[in-house]
Amino acid sequence: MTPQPPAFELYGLCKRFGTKQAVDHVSLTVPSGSFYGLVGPNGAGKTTSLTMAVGLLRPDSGGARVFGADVWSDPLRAKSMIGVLPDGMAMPERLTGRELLTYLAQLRGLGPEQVGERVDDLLTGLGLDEAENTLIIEYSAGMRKKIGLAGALVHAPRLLVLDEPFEAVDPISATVIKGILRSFTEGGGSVIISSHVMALVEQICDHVGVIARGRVLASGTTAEVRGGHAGLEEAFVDLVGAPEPVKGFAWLA
Ligand SMILES: Nc1ncnc2c1ncn2[C@@H]1O[C@H](COP(=O)(O)OP(=O)(O)OP(=O)(O)O)[C@@H](O)[C@H]1O
Repeated sequence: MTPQPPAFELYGLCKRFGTKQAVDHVSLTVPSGSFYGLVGPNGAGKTTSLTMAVGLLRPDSGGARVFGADVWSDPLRAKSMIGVLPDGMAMPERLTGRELLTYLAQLRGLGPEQVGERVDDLLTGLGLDEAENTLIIEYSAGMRKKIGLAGALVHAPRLLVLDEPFEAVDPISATVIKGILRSFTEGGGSVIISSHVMALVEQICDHVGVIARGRVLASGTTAEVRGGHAGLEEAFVDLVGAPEPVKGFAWLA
């Protein structure tokens, strides 16, 4: 029997902006059926790596495969299998939430019945039904995250790539989103999220990659990356380095 390829493989990804090497040979493997957390400090290269890996930003070198399909040389096959929640991506602000989801579902080639059923389910499930006729421009940051997540789910992808899905989301909605993602992985789906929140990653992810200054410092199961530390946060600080104590704010006291 041929072994199943990983859900997502990032291989040798590099990106330089001017003199800044934002991503430096990033390679990660997201096993099929896993819930993977990509963590790292601000500016570590998480968004740049994920944006290249889903085919939205061309890497200087390296690439990514989705269930064996190369994102850059076989984009139609690769992209049909992924749902993406990009960070800070522009949205069609003059569409309502329902119009946006309907449009995305139609772009993915779904028929009218499927479109209606899935758009209804997603709007209700994510608590956006009352705002379904509100323009996106009027959505709060958390509502934008939720409609973005709904758009990533609408074609029932095999892999979800979610950049900071819990940022700006209230605790009730976060619980709903966690539940949706858990049932997605229980049904065989694979997820990669980026996050700064170690407690959340430790709670929901079975695999973790730690990235800093554009490089992968550790990757593996959450238990492997935690190692002998009390928690993931301690392992993270140990890997990335504790910050210097803050000095020079005497005027603030
Ligand atoms: N379009 C761009 N032009 C120039 N520099 C960029 C660009 N995008 C990212 N960078 C730089 O690349 C580095 C990595 O940024 P990136 O957004 O990937 O980090 P991140 O880990 O997602 O950070 P955060 O957790 O703060 O969102 C940073 O130093 C950032 O300033």
